Amino acid sequence: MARKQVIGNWKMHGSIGQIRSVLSEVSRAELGANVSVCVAYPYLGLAKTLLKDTAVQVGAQDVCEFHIGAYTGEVSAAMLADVGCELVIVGHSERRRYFGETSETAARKVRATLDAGLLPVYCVGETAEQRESGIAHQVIAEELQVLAGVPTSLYAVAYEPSWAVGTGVIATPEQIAEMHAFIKQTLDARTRVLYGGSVKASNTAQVLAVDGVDGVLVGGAALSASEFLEICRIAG
Ligand SMILES: O=C[C@H](O)COP(=O)(O)O
Repeated sequence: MARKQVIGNWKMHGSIGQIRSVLSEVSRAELGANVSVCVAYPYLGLAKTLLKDTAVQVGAQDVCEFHIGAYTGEVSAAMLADVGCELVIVGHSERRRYFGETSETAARKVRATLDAGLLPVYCVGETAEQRESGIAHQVIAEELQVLAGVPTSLYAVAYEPSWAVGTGVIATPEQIAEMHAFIKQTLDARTRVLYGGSVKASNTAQVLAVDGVDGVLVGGAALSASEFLEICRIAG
């Protein structure tokens, strides 16, 4: 199996002690640039320091849609680049669900991320209700419009059905294959598409074996060094 991408999304978890403990282990594992960790803003500098002698990339979980100015509480893409980030998760389902983020906002965040020379990892996915009512493809096609006109080499897409995020219920290989094929058909066959939603070490091999899966976006399982390193080992 060719080497696949692994992105760990720590979400709003962690502390100096916990991040130091997990990323110190990650730094000793001789991982490649196919592995990234996205920690909360206050810990980005710490993550960069701990991983400085490795190829592992550090990313943010969100970014401001504006470039600079009086936007209290926000963090710009240029600031993320300045502290050494290489990628940014944009449009995560938790941003959409809890903070009212729309695809229009996400489109501006993708643009801001690209302008700073960083890789946007743009998240799409349907809710359980949308899948049950047969509109999952329509929802995802609308979310993908954000990427219209952007060269496919400049971004990655993460397919994360929100019913699988943090629930322990992973999408079936058939559901994953079908939606990844749809995303590549809608954008470009060369688009890197990652799967996210209840990925753990015990199901990683099965997910990565699915046609059209170029990597995984891992939430909860990234908080444990042993679990995350096992996922990275399986990814190659
Ligand atoms: O960004 C990561 C995804 O939301 C998946 O989270 P999870 O692995 O905890 O289900």
